[in-house]
Amino acid sequence: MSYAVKELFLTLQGEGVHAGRRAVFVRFAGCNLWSGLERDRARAVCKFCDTDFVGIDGPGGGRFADGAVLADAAASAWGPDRDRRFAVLTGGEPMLQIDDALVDALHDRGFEIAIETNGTLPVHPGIDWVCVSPKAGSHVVQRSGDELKLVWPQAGSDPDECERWDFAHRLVQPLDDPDYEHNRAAAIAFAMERPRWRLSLQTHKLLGLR
Ligand SMILES: C[S@@+](CC[C@H](N)C(=O)[O-])C[C@H]1O[C@@H](n2cnc3c(N)ncnc32)[C@H](O)[C@@H]1O
Ligand SMILES: Nc1nc2[nH]cc(C(=O)O)c2c(=O)[nH]1
Ligand code: SF4
Ligand SMILES: [Mg+2]
Repeated sequence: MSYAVKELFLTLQGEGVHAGRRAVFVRFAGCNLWSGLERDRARAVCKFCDTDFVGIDGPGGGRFADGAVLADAAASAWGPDRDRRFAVLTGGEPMLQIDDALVDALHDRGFEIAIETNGTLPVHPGIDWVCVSPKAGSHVVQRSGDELKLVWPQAGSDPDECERWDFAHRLVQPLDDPDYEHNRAAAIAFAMERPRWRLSLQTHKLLGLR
């Protein structure tokens, strides 16, 4: 299979348990919860997305013919040292495109593979670190993994239900929108009230990283 990739870049993971870790980000084009077009945002299932995942025209993006070609691009972005190679597959919704060929090719090149997913599709079993970020109004089928990252506040989402799912870590991340200061206070209050959860900040935005 070929892959449509919006952008591919080396940075620090900004969010969640691995925040601060060197990582190659592969941002797949397309999502099943929003077209990515502003004219569709208000009627999308997921209305708050902060990301452009439309097309294959971003830095490092393109159409990659097979898993080996895409994994080679990730290895090239990382550099020759194979120690602690870490790839974060995101999007858009990466599980629309991830398959055995890509997972195997990344592992062959020494990558530990993480995913950022909305959880509406089962995650490929070869992925090493599973981060699910549930969206109100969607049906989450991937109810286990390494981290659950709830964007907050989010009307219609149920933190009590999320707590029954099988995740090693639960994080609450302030919704980045024009009410950010209010949302940040709400996320702090959430973490203060629920000791099973901790705060995740989008540190790449604070630091001016991609
Ligand atoms: C752009 S999404 C791509 C991966 C996948 N589609 C998902 O939603 O998890 C990457 C991460 O950014 C989070 N995110 C998207 N928009 C956000 C916003 N406005 N504020 C805070 N986090 C946001 C998502 O919840 C997810 O954890
Ligand atoms: N640095 C950085 N960290 C991130 N963590 C999750 C991201 C995403 O958009 O999936 C992201 C991103 O876009 N940049
Ligand atoms: S599910 Fe993820 S990529 Fe899709 S619109 Fe929502 S935040 Fe953006
Ligand atoms: Mg992002």
